Amino acid sequence: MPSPRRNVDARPLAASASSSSSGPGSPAHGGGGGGGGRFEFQSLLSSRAPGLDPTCTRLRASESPVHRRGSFPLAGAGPSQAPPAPLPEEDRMDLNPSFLGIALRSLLAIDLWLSKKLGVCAGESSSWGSMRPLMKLLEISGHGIPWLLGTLYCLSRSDSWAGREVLMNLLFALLLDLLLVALIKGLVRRRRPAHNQMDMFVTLSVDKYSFPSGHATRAALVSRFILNHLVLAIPLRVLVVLWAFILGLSRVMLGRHNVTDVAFGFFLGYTQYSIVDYCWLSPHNAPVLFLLWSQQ
Ligand SMILES: CC(C)=CCC/C(C)=C/CC/C(C)=C/COP(=O)(O)O
Repeated sequence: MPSPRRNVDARPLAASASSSSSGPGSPAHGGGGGGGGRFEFQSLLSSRAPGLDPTCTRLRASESPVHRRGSFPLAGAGPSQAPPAPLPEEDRMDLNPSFLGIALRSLLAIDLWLSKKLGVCAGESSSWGSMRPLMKLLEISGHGIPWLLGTLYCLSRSDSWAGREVLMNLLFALLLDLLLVALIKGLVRRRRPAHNQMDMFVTLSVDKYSFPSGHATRAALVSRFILNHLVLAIPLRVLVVLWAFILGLSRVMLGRHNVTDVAFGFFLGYTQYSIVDYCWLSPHNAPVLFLLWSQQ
């Protein structure tokens, strides 16, 4: 509890400041006038300490006769000068960033540098600008709309229960992916790289953000899904993996994403498949869904 004398009546304190230069409000402690910056810092700190009123601290300095005379014995405060108050814990943490903080900042700097270097198709005038139409074709191959419409179309044409089951789960996977990516983009709100041209085919409002890459999540999810549920010859399996990898790379080359957006996107898509596999929908655990579909 602050004492009334400390907070209300400044004069006795001013008087004591003139007789001793070691009080927290005295110019010797932080200086007024020219040393005002340090004094303000000190008063900000004391405002965090319970029981100390920053208004009172300022009052004491301006009331001090030493202050009025314009004499600021900063260095020559003498042996009686009290050592500066220790910083509060949270300030000490700000001044000494953790190892993790430094590592993250370094990773971010490398990410930005590498992404800018790899963004060779970011514009028509970029060094690989002529490849841009091909990259945009790849972009459409991993877009949500063709995948959703394609799955719905195949579902409507499917005449086997096994086929329907797989397609129903692919639809569930695609919707889950859209939801999770939108959620994370909305939470993280990382801006797309500055060199990106926002000329993408149909986007949602969260697609102004770049973390994680929705194309990378879809590429990883869909390719893992296909490899696990379609019987394909080895060359085709290789092609599926290559498509996912090149699609991810093309996001950085087009300037749409930073490398970490795509790397996390791959990780998320891969994990999403595990979720879908775990919650696999079948006529046994979701009979209503399958019955409803078969009646259409
Ligand atoms: C059912 C529903 C909400 C469909 C929306 C489909 C749609 C417009 C998806 C957006 C796909 C897109 C442009 C993602 C952005 O990918 P990035 O790799 O640039 O993050």
